Amino acid sequence: MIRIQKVVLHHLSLKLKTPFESSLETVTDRESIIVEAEDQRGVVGYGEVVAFSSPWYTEETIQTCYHLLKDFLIPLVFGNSFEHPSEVQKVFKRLKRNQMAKSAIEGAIWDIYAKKQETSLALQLGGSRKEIDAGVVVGISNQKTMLNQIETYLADGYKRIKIKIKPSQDLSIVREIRKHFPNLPLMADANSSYKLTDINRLKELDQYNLLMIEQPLAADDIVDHRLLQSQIETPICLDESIVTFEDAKKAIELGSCKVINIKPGRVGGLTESIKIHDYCMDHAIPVWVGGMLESGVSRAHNIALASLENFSIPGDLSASTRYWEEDIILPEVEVRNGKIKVPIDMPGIGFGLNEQAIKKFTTKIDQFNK
Ligand SMILES: O=C(O)CCC(=O)c1ccccc1C(=O)O
Ligand SMILES: [Mg+2]
Repeated sequence: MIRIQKVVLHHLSLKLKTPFESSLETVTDRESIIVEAEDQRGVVGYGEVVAFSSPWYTEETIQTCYHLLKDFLIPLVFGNSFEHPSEVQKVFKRLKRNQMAKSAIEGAIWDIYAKKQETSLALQLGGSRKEIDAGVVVGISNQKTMLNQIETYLADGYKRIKIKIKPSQDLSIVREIRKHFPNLPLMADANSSYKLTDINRLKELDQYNLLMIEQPLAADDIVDHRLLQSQIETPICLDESIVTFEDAKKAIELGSCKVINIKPGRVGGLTESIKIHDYCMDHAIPVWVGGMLESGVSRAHNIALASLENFSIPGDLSASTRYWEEDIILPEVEVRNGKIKVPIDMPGIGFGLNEQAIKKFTTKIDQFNK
């Protein structure tokens, strides 16, 4: 039984090595909240709030997550006990949405649970892979920079490259990349920057053999995506549109996508992620783990999740050094021959916290006791 007695929120401000540009926003400073939860036996687990400082990707922000954690979720966790982490989302259910806030504390409880079972989080989630394929994302910038980055990442061994696109920079960059790397496993993420009226542009992308196009249309749409999917060969992958298991079910039933990107933060936690994973597997929809420019804590959860069977496409899972001069976990995430080792012989998330690094990046600490 898990009875949470104490929660510490570590507010961090991390600096990305270089600004990351998508069709919606350029991220330079990455705020984050690390949730440290402790149970009645003193077992400690970690989770991470992956919301951004402003609501450009989904409606949540670091501040809305802080509010939810402080005023609703932490009190609910203190008021309940858990045989298994899958019960956490039931306790949270009467609070609408706020998936990233919920996911952060649920993730910490999953970590505690796995540690108490003296097994890895990957194993507890039902994962079977010992290593996973690494993928990396190239943000929007000029063509030369993007091409250089791709070359560097391929030399580093990455198996799959995702680029960010927008209507004013799509065909030209894809054409250029294909000229240099005709067989590269390549995909493009539009972060909902197109409209159905852009359908001819999107149809033109069809000729470049992309693995998929991610979230071309509106963040809250699954109907227009259905029409678009019926008109293009390239598989559509939904990201922003899938915030719950029900969303995934509806999108698949409608035929709005052929692939889904699962981010625990976006869907309210690991329990919901597994549910979506399992449903997609039954319906022959491959899934991959998406990234949030996160620190190593959320990355550790993502690696564990990616060890499940139907995560058959390399995710946005790159090395710590992709975004950080210094990550906040030990050891840092490493990519060797395009693979990341799943720490299956370690209890819980399988990475320790780098206390010194955390201290350096901390802007505020809150402690809550039951
Ligand atoms: O490398 C990463 O962490 C993922 C980069 C990425 O594509 C992304 C980063 C921030 C917010 C949304 C997205 C996305 O997948 O749409
Ligand atoms: Mg995306």
